[in-house]
Amino acid sequence: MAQLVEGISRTFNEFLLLPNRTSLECTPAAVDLRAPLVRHVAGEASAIELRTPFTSAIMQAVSSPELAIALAREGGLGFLHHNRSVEDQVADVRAVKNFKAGFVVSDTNVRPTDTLGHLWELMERTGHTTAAVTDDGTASGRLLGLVTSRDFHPQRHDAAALVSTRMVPVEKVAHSSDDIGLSEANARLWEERLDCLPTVDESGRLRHLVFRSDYTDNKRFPTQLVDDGKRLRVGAGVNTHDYRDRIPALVEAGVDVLAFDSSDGFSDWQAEALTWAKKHYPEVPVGGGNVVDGEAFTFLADAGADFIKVGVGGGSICITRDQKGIGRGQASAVLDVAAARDAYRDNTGQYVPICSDGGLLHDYHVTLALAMGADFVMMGRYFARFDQAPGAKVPTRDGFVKEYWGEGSSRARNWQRYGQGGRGLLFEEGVDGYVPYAGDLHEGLATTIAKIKATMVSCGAMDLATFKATARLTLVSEQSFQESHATVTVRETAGLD
Ligand SMILES: NC(=O)C1=CN([C@@H]2O[C@H](COP(=O)(O)OP(=O)(O)OC[C@H]3O[C@@H](n4cnc5c(N)ncnc54)[C@H](O)[C@@H]3O)[C@@H](O)[C@H]2O)C=CC1
Ligand SMILES: O=c1[nH]c(=O)c2[nH+]cn([C@@H]3O[C@H](COP(=O)(O)O)[C@@H](O)[C@H]3O)c2[nH]1
Ligand SMILES: [K+]
Repeated sequence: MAQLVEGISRTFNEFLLLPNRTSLECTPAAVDLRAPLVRHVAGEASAIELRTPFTSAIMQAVSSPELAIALAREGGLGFLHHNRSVEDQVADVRAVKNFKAGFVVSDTNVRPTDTLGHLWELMERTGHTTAAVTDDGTASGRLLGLVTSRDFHPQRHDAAALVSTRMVPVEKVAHSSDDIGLSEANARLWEERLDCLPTVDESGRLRHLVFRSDYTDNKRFPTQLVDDGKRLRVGAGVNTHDYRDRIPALVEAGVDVLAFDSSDGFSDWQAEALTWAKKHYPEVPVGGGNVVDGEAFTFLADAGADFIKVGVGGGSICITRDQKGIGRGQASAVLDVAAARDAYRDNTGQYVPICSDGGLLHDYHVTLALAMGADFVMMGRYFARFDQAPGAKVPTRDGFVKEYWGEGSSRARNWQRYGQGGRGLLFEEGVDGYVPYAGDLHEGLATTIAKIKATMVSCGAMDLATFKATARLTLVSEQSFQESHATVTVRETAGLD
């Protein structure tokens, strides 16, 4: 007979935190949001520690290299999606690993034989007034010179004249080898009164441009998540179909962490794939999931998973529960899996971090997930709203929205799911829609972090391990849930101004 699991399937909206005693030292500035990312000996540090407990969803509408760079600069980690060719995913891993703060890959490039008219058009398109002149007109061609808006003007110079007539040749352009550090490059920019310092490799091919205007950039990001070579860290999603081809290429490109991405990780496919990955690449951490209960957690931990994602059907674009009738309220899932993680730690001495994935609709949901035992969170909708996410920004009557669609929607054309038994996709498990545009990731995340820290202060915790260990949660009734919201007519909607 079917077994009835004890307890009700509950979600974050049903809980609140009780304040604990706050000591005088416990202030937002003293709160540390460091979180373990991968399996480690209990009581020791994780080989990779997030500086802030956020990861971006393994989704086309979320995790572009631009978003992964912005998130790693905030101390979190982006997971580049895998619903495309190995080559395309590898190129995105390289784009993040090659990112050097203050070192820009030139987007305005011409050949000496191009016309000034073409150069002017290009500058108008990119909005940049410094162009690199290279032998092949690309950002990695041999550097032959620089040409800026100071060197020509469309009303003074013939549009048909060649770039070579106005460019400053490389012999007269101050430049450097690419192993120069940012502070050294900045020193040269100021001492030699330069606006731009190009860097080149041993054979004279262009690598980067360093601009004086980016001088303060690095100081804005004190909690960047970097590897031993000071390169930003990046994760990549993989699947249980083509991992034998995909993983070697991603590792070769320098990926820091992998995660098997599936709506249902409690499968022999995933155990087999984890075993293969740990056998061939023991040094590369690999996560598994998704699961919603302790039994599935232990199954994947035993198979070698270095972290485990929790969440089936709770995502904002999810319709898995409607379509397949599987899933579990995200709060119940996190609480159950966190208990299994702690039991696993007590039995084996190994700490396997867990990630709450999907369904975090408010900033306080993130805080609740962390209090309930998640080591870190993964978010799709949240990040899809920012400038750095790949979805198009669309104007509406009430402001801007950004496109956001599920990996199980028709739009995602997820080839993993085309084995449902017929031709094409027989049913969808995700929707295609819009989320309110939220501007720049750095500013949005700063607000979320401020709220999490304020709650931790109220709960008397200065780090996440203490927060988990001491948090007191209460269930809210429907009536008390209503009490949580403002019960006056708020000024903007009163119609008095
Ligand atoms: N977290 C969630 O609640 C949900 C997430 N999604 C997302 O949708 C995307 C697709 O997820 P899934 O459909 O679960 O993909 P999946 O690849 O894990 O599973 C698709 C189907 O392929 C089978 N399968 C797996 N490996 C196989 C192999 N090597 N050979 C033959 N068959 C194999 C599975 O049993 C399943 O029937 C992912 O990005 C996932 O994150 C979709 C629905 C819900
Ligand atoms: O049922 C689903 N159908 C889909 O098409 C789909 N695409 C992504 N995901 C999962 O949702 C997570 C992101 O959720 P949020 O937008 O709520 O942060 C992601 O991290 C995934 O776990 C899906 N779930
Ligand atoms: K299963």
